Amino acid sequence: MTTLAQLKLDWLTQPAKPVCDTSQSQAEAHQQQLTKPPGSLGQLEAIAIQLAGLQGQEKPQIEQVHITVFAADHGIANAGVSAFPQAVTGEMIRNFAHGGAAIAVLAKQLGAQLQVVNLGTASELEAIAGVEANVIGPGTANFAEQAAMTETQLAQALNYGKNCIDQLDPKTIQLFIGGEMGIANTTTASALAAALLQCPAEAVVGPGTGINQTTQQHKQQVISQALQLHKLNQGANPSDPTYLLTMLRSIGGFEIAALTGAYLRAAQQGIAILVDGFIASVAALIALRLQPDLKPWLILGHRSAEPGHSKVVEALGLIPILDLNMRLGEGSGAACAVPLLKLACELHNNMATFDSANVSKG
Ligand SMILES: O=C(O)c1ccc[n+]([C@@H]2O[C@H](COP(=O)([O-])O)[C@@H](O)[C@H]2O)c1
Ligand SMILES: Cc1cc2nc[nH]c2cc1C
Repeated sequence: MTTLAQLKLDWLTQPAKPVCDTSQSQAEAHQQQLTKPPGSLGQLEAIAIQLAGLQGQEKPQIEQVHITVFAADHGIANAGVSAFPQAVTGEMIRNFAHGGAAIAVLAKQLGAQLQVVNLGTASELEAIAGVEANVIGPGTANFAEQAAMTETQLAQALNYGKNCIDQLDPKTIQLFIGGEMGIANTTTASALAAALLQCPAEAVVGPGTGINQTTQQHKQQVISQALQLHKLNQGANPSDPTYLLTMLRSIGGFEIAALTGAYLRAAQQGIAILVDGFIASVAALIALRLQPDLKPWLILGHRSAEPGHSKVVEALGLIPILDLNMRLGEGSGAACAVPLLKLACELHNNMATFDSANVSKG
């Protein structure tokens, strides 16, 4: 494989920004002073403490949230693995831009910035205001037959994700949510999950947009055969950067690679990351394998109903904030968790202490 430098990817394995241990310890001590039995706010306490470390201040805040939805088509859609036609990817890009998609409604409610990126669709779309069109090409190739991407396309996708983060000001944006949209991308994500976890396809395959049992069995077979074709399920070391990049090129998707690049860059720039569902979590796991010190920068918004997600969550070692049986993607599950992050900060910053409220300690 070409070197990272030749592909302008040397930034990929740079370390994440170090977490501020002092602010984190101060926040931990502050939590002990608040008028509640220690630990009684559960995960909300842990979130506030984590954010304090990431923001380098004892009292963290979540005010400015940036959401980028990366959309792309997948050649594997031609294998008949989705309940919906490929044209939906392009149609939904229009819907994102026009404010009708779930993530657009959620972003508006949260007062979050929403950026929509069309990395490449098979269908021809008219120019859509605010959406950069077909950045890389008309979707990936069918990975049941050949590598999904060329090396150049992989580098373009990873670098596009990085560039999206580089456009943000880490002093004003406190949280990044990466969303995705792409018909058949649960097949792509399941194949990647099987290669990452070195497990059989059946352990991580699911209904995606809602296929029946028969189609799901076909989907599983398509994935198993592709893993064999690309030699990805044969005792490889799934933490080796060359293996990870080869895997991503062979069976990945443009939006998943862009998410991987965006997550790695966000942690390098010091922006906390709220991860969405199955597809986004697979991208996060690839990023984490490439750069283990990404870990403290990751917060998991929710557990998706897509069955493979739980396996990926376990490998990430993260606790999902919400478990609402959602399986939409787009960044929607993460967006729904944002109010809880805000509440965690408000409680941490505004509750009285035992001393200030004259409440007796235990
Ligand atoms: O995020 C999830 O957990 C999730 C679970 C199932 C489906 N999706 C979305 O559904 C699309 C992929 O489904 P499919 O059946 O076409 O592979 C894609 O646009 C994803 O955003 C997303
Ligand atoms: C309508 C629709 C919207 C979506 N959003 C994310 N994935 C999607 C899949 C479909 C089919």
